[in-house]
Order: sequence, then structure tokens, then C-alpha cells
Amino acid sequence: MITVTDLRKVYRQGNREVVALDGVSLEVPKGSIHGIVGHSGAGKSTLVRCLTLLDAPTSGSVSINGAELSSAGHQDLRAARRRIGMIFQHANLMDSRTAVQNVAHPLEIVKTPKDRIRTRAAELLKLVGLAGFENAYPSQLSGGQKQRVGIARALASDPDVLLCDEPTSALDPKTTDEILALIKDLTARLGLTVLVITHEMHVVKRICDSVSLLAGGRIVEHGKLRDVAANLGSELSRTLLPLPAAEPLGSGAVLEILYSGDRASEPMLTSAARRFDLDLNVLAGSVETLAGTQFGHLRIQLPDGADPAPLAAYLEDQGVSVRAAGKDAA
Ligand SMILES: Nc1ncnc2c1ncn2[C@@H]1O[C@H](COP(=O)(O)OP(=O)(O)OP(=O)(O)O)[C@@H](O)[C@H]1O
Repeated sequence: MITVTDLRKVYRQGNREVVALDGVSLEVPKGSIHGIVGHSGAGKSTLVRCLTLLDAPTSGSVSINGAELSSAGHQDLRAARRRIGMIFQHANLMDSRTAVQNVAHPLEIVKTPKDRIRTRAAELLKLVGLAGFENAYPSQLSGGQKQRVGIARALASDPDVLLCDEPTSALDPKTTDEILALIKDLTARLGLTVLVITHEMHVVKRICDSVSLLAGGRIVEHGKLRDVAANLGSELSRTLLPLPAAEPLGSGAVLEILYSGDRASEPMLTSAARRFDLDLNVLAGSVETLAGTQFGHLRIQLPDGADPAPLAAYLEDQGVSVRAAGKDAA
């Protein structure tokens, strides 16, 4: 379990103060994957550095499985850091070392016995699907294979927590999905607690149980994936279930609707149209399954002059979220 409480980081640039983190709190339960998304400059990198205390927070606390990192002494901090495995955009392997030697490196640092190192490093390579590649050099491996070696190396110290900083940003879509599947599988098999910092919503959709949106150093939206997706009009919902832009036809009212779960399979829109004797025009739509729940997000247009209020009230009564399509809906 990762617990972050009221984390603040203020940088000084001459006379100017830059508030990079402005009171970030979050909790990631053991065995789950939490995504942190945000635009450039939101504070994602600062958060990663403060979580591992590579950069000292100005205030606030970070604890892993109840052990506080922020107040740990030098020795304790070194031990606590070993409980955190890190994966970066690039695996940053040592070119002069083979795959197995790269994975062995963290074990050498903590002076693990030599025969144990060799067995453990080979086991870890097998765990990430690289059995048979022990003696390959990084130059002989693909980007995805290098990232697998990086993951094996991150697991060498037997961490409780995996911190993934843009883990797939340098990979092609197919390799991205393979690496994400590996992270998901390892999380379940090893009971890890995982924090993924990413600018790719695809990563969140694919593996995260919960997500936070960071903006201006603050968490402005957060929750379980299915809850944030269901929050029609919120930024996370719009990025998880995007609608293509589409010009309305004529002057009829335009509504945005979002339904989830069982509703998705019901011919709810058809029955609503029949009930109110309306010809509804679907301008744009997206149907997706997120965290095991099916979502439908549609932009619909009523005929010219038709009052949208009774239809909206009826749909809401059926458990569907409805709002007038605003400018930000495109
Ligand atoms: N060492 C530093 N000194 C001064 N300001 C900094 C420092 N590091 C980050 N900042 C500032 O803190 C804010 C957050 O930056 P950060 O790099 O954490 O954002 P980010 O979300 O990781 O962005 P990106 O996705 O572009 O990497 C920015 O305004 C940045 O200019």
C-alpha cells in the first residue's frame, strides 16, 4: 500500500517560487494499479522524484506499507527505497553487460552471494518472458525486450511497490500492450502495488484500477476507473470515452448521454425515441469496456424545435447521465 499525504514541493528560482506539488494526497491499496495522468508541467516527474525521496518534499509524507519514508534516516531510507522498483520510459541498461548481468546489478550492490545472484537473475528473466536471452547484450534486444530486462531488474530487490514512469511511451502499440499485460500479470502474481505515471490514456484504460488527474500540482479528479468514467462532463470521463467532433445538423437540441453496465445492452435509446415519437440522430458515439464495465457515450440530436427536457428527464430516470452538449463536448 502506498500512502501519500499532503505532499508539497516548492522550487526556488531566484526570487520566484514554483509550486510543483500543491498538497497531493493519494492511497493505492496493495495489489492494485493506480494511474497518474496530467498535461506537461502538471507535476508528474516531481511526484515521482518526491515519492522515492530522490527529491526532498517541502512538506507532507510518503509511506510504503505503513513505513514512513519521509522521516526515515539515511540507512532506513536506503532499505525503504529497495522496497520500490522503478521502471522508466527507457530501460537504461548497461550496454557492456548481458541481460542477466543487468538484472544482477542491484543484487551485487547489496552483496547477495554470487551463486544466488545468478539463479535469481535467471529466474527473473524467465518471469518476464526472457528465458533463453540471459547472455544477450542490450544491442541484441528489441525495445520491448529491453523493457522486460528493465522490469526484471526492478523486481530484483523483491519490491512491494512498482513505480512506472511513462513505461511504454517509447514503444510501438503492439509492444506497449505486451508490456502492459506483463505489468498487470506481475502485479497480480507478486501482489505488487503499482503507480503508473503516464500521458497515455491507453495505459490507464488497459491496466489501471484507479486514476488521478494531476493539474497545477494538485489532484483535481480521482477515483476508480469506472467511477471517473461515469462522471459525464469531467475531464477524465471525456478523455477515457472521447467523442469525435461532429457538426450538428440543423438547429435541433444536442444532448450528450452516458450509460454504463447493463444499460449498455438495452435498446434504451430506441425505446426513448419511440416513447416521445422523436427521430433521434446519433452525431457521435463511443462504446468501450473499462475495468470490466461497458460504457456508451453518445452525442445525439433531436429534431428541430423538439423540447429536450422530457427526453433528458426520462433518460436520467433510467439511470443514464445526460447533459446539454456544450462547447467542450466536441
Ligand atoms: N528543479 C526544478 N526547479 C524549478 N522548477 C522546477 C523544477 N522541476 C520542475 N519544476 C517546475 O515544476 C512544475 C512541474 O514540473 P514537472 O516536471 O514535475 O511536470 P510534468 O508533469 O512531469 O511535465 P512533463 O510531462 O512535461 O514531464 C513545472 O512548472 C516545472 O517548471
